[in-house]
Amino acid sequence: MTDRTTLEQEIAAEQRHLDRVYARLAELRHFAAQAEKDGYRLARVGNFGALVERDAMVFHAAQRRHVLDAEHEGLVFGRLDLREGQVLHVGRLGVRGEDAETLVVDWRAPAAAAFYQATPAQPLGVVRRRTISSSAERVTRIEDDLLDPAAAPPDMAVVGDGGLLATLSRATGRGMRDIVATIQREQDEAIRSPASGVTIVSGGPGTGKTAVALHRAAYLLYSDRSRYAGGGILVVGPSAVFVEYIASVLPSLGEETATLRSLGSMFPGMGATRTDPPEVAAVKGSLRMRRVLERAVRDAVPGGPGELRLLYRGELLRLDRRELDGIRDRALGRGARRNESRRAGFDGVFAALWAQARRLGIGRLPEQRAFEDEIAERPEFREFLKAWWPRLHPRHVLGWLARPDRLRRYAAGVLSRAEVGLLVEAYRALDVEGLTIADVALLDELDALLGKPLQPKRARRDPFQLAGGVRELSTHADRQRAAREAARERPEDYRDFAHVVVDEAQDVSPMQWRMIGRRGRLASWTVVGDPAQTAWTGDPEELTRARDAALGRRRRHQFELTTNYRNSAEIFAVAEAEIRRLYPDLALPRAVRSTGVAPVELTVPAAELAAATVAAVGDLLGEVEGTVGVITPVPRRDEVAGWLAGRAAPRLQVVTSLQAKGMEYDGVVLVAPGEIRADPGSGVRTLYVALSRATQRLVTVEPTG
Ligand SMILES: Nc1ncnc2c1ncn2[C@@H]1O[C@H](COP(=O)(O)OP(=O)(O)OP(=O)(O)O)[C@@H](O)[C@H]1O
Repeated sequence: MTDRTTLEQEIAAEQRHLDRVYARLAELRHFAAQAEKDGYRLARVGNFGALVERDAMVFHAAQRRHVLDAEHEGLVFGRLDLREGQVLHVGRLGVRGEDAETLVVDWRAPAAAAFYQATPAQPLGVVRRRTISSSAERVTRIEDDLLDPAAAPPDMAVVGDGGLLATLSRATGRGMRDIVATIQREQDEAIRSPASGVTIVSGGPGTGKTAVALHRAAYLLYSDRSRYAGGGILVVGPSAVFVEYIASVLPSLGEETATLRSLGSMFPGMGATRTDPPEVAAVKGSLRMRRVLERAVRDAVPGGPGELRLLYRGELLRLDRRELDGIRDRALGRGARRNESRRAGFDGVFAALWAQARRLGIGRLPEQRAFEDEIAERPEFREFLKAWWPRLHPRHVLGWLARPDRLRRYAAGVLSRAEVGLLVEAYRALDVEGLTIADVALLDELDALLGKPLQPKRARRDPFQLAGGVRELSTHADRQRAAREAARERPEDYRDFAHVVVDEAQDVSPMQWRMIGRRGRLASWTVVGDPAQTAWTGDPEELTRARDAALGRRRRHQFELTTNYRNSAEIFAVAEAEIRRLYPDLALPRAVRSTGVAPVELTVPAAELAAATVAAVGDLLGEVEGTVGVITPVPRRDEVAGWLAGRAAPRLQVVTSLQAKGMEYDGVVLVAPGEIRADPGSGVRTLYVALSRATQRLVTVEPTG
């Protein structure tokens, strides 16, 4: 225990430093604003050199001002006292004093690494590590770790009981927080892993895999900004709720350039949120679907013309279905893509008609070219071509799978009869219910198989055009800003990302790996996940193959995280007991925090499930300050949401056990856990996920009878 005076003195000392930093910051902000103004004034001087100078000045000044504003809150959060007596303050960005002395080191800079990596066993020259908490511009708390007692001067104060636990017990808001002040050593190693190749991070629930993945994105943007901001970073998460949950982390680190996508929104214009039952997802996600889709894209259009009849100079020219199919097959030979091969198909029709006209010995037949031109002018012929070989959108072709006769044909010898039955059932109400998340990867595959229609080149959008059609761009700074914005607003089907982050990777199906892989051909990767949490019930070997194909031969760097920072030890014990049913010997993370509150297990008659759930939710909303999640079996989501309609949003969220992937709530009410477990494929693993979402309170409500 530290005595009060020492604590107050230490806080006061940190406050003095913080005051100095903020004063300097105000000065820098003032300089930046001034520089911007001076830059514009230089313009009036007029010569070219002055203009260039002005542009650069205004650009840097504006950029600097933006960063200074974004990183104001919690700017300084750490301090290192080194062996030689040197003191370093660590913060969200680097700040230098008037004489270029370092006031704050950026957390991503090499000099700050020791803040995260030093331990008593390996102090890395650090004697004391201090975590500083502040609110607005006031220091509110400090917590020290004495890492090298032998090297500590006798008057060195050590206060608090470690910054991490204090942070972990705070209630959470609706979005995820950044953890920049309390990143732990094993996490830091993964965050700073080499930029190239593939960084693979695994670990049990709550070990910070998502946090690491996002901080790594920020680290990469810092260490090689032009490469990663220029090419772009894609962050892929399992669901729309999850993407919403993590959306604020990067902006809180001052980074807004990454593209966040859920698996259901990877394809332009799509935002699927519906999930399939695991056994259906296993079929839709299997690599064998590629074969099924390949057959579909070669098939005749449903309702298309079965033959072509054309009266030419009194003779009937006729191509029947077999001939038309033959022409289409030949045009699509050697992997040609359907939307790109219309011309070849049309040429095939012309050639067949010409051959027929010659065979029939039609009198005064013109040259072949003139014959074709003549036919091409005929409206009924043009109508035929349009109907026989239309431009196809992937959505059209996916719709063909909803016709059982077609599906059976495409799947013959590829899928089992039972698998076809599952798909027939799944696609029965496609028009009404819309696509599921798993369908989006099929759309993307179809898109690759169909290709893009060849279109005349359009005039490119003027990248320097400002909003509202104003073309006037006064400075290089404006141009830079416009270019940055253009980068941020990449086209929806942009694919050349410089880095791809895949979160909850254990749930990415083989077909989804192909979809993500298409966006990361030139990328380095960060892949995080936990195999014990997967809902995938398909072929594991196929999954490995698809993942390896997406990641290619890039060098891999593996990291394992071992501490669960989310769940109280009491809650994780329940989750642990669940997963042990399946994997008795699995290495599990250690939950570091105990609340002394045991999870509550309620068993109620089925008729009372609604009332018991509503009561439990009411209690939890009173007991925790932050969010409450209600997790349900997939088929029960809407029913349960109905029971709770009108309740305490935005603190309350109702999600299915599959949407709960990656999520975190302070209190969780888990409805009908037995129904989740009952799924023979992935029930236990999905229940394990649901049981490991709560930070403070867990209530399970099990219906009987
Ligand atoms: N070093 C840390 N300091 C403070 N909080 C941390 C730290 N590491 C992780 N956390 C917190 O622990 C919680 C779990 O982290 P995260 O969601 O990244 O875990 P995860 O491994 O992705 O979990 P899951 O696999 O269960 O989805 C989050 O609230 C995160 O902010």
